[in-house]
Amino acid sequence: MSHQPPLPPAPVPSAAPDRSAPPPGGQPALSVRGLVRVFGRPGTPDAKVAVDRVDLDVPRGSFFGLVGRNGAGKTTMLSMATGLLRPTAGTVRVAGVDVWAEPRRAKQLMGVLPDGVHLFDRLTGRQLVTYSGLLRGMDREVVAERAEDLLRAMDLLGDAGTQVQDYSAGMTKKIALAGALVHAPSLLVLDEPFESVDPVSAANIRGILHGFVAAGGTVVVSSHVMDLVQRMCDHVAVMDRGRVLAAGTVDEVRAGASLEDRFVELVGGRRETGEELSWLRPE
Ligand SMILES: Nc1ncnc2c1ncn2[C@@H]1O[C@H](COP(=O)(O)OP(=O)(O)OP(=O)(O)O)[C@@H](O)[C@H]1O
Repeated sequence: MSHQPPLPPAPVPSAAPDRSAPPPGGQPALSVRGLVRVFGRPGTPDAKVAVDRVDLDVPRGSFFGLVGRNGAGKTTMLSMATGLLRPTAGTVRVAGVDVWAEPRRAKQLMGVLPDGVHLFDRLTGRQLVTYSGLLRGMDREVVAERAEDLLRAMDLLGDAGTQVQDYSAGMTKKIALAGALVHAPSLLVLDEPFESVDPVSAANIRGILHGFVAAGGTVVVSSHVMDLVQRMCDHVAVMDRGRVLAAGTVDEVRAGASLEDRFVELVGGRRETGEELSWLRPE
């Protein structure tokens, strides 16, 4: 019999916090550093810098609006932040977890409503929400209960057995949102969640999102509707031409003006006359 040196004692799990790790509450819900996305071959005339060295922190527990003109880079940035589009450069962390180094762990923390959602639209609404939960490894019974709750909250119970391909644009948005919520993520990233959604459903969704934030969750929404962002969000970032021009609390960014006026001031590009469309007159 050989004599082996005694093994060191197994580490005893301790309730004491690990002081070498940053406190869980201290990490931003979403943190972006030096994020770049170039479409087309860099250095060629068709290269397009859609996101240009963006740094941004989304505080935990905030309701964060991302605003910008058409083509400002919002969707491209959110796609990279949620692991859907590979950055040309830069890092993205969700609660400290590197989205591109540990995608599975990061995606478990996130619920995502992408722009122009491509859903499995041959499924019914109920199947789609169920499938989203099962894909996340959730228990079948829990998924079934939550699917009913979400269908009710989105006012889709009556259409739960209809295939998603037969849904209207607003219904599709709502079912996709239900799918993003089913695993109770801690961060929700929603690209234009209110587009095509009727006012009653929009108010219901806002209620759900406010409840989610009140319970400690974080929401990031992109929108063109300044008034909505001013009323709904507590933080905002203004993007233009791939850069973040201003970010902070809504009150900091709007600096006493309305968010819309401040946005136009930051971004510019307002045309005063419309003279170039002088032919556009009714007969
Ligand atoms: N796949 C792609 N290939 C080439 N260029 C792209 C691609 N996707 C986006 N772009 C370009 O990147 C820029 C940013 O687009 P993006 O969709 O991120 O803007 P956005 O702020 O979300 O706009 P909108 O408010 O109109 O949705 C635009 O100039 C767009 O033409």
